[in-house]
Amino acid sequence: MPLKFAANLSFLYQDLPFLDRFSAAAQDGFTGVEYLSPYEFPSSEIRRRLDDNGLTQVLFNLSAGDAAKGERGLASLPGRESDFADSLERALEYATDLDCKRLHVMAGIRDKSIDRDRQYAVYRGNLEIAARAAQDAGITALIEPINDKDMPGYFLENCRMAATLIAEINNPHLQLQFDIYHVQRTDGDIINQYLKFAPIIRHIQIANPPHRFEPDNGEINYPYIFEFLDGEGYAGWIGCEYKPSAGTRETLGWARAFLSAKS
Ligand SMILES: O=C(O)C(=O)[C@H](O)CO
Ligand SMILES: [Mg+2]
Repeated sequence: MPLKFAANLSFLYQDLPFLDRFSAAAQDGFTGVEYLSPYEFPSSEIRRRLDDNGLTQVLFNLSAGDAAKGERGLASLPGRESDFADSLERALEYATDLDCKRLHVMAGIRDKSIDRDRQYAVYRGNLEIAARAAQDAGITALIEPINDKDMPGYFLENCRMAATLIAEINNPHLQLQFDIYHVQRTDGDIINQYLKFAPIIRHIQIANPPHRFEPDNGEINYPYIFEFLDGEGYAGWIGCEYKPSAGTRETLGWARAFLSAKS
């Protein structure tokens, strides 16, 4: 099965207004899109852009909280359980309207004023709720470890910790989002990490360190990784969550073998 790539519209096509990024992605041959947040727009408006351009809505995030105050997700924050529940409910409404099958649940930052075990218990409790709600909606909630150089103190530190939580919660509607950029910056050893966690990986994202640029601009040998994922029969989506080093279209040389551009 050919690898499927989704354009991350929070990272790509940033020279365009958000709602115009859908047609740009379709024009370049993407058949799926993902982004961090749909909530600034009515779901009907986004739905129209998806339909007009024949795009699948692959993934988006629950609200990360107040980014200006440094919040990077609510799921592990003690005392914020009702905010988390509200963000989950809102995300599920958008997921239904957009026919989106995956939601990324962001953990939040370690709160050093409390015991780590207590924060872990809050996180686990909220993930149990998210998994059950995802199950009822027929979708999958995902958790993604984020490297602590880009996001210092992010509570979900690595794939080992994610796998432990997923095993403890033991609901198939909670799985792993494997962002190769973060894996490289956290543990490296990408291929072995993939093999170890493949049974729980339901979404992949890509970017190339050190600058988080496009796949053919950095330290990771992505042609090798793509061939490997293809050989492994990876059938999920691969989200292009990179910062283009130039205009988005100019940085899609690596994708010519995978995307059928319309012009
Ligand atoms: O930063 C990432 O890699 C993500 O996937 C999050 O959704 C946003 O921080
Ligand atoms: Mg990511």
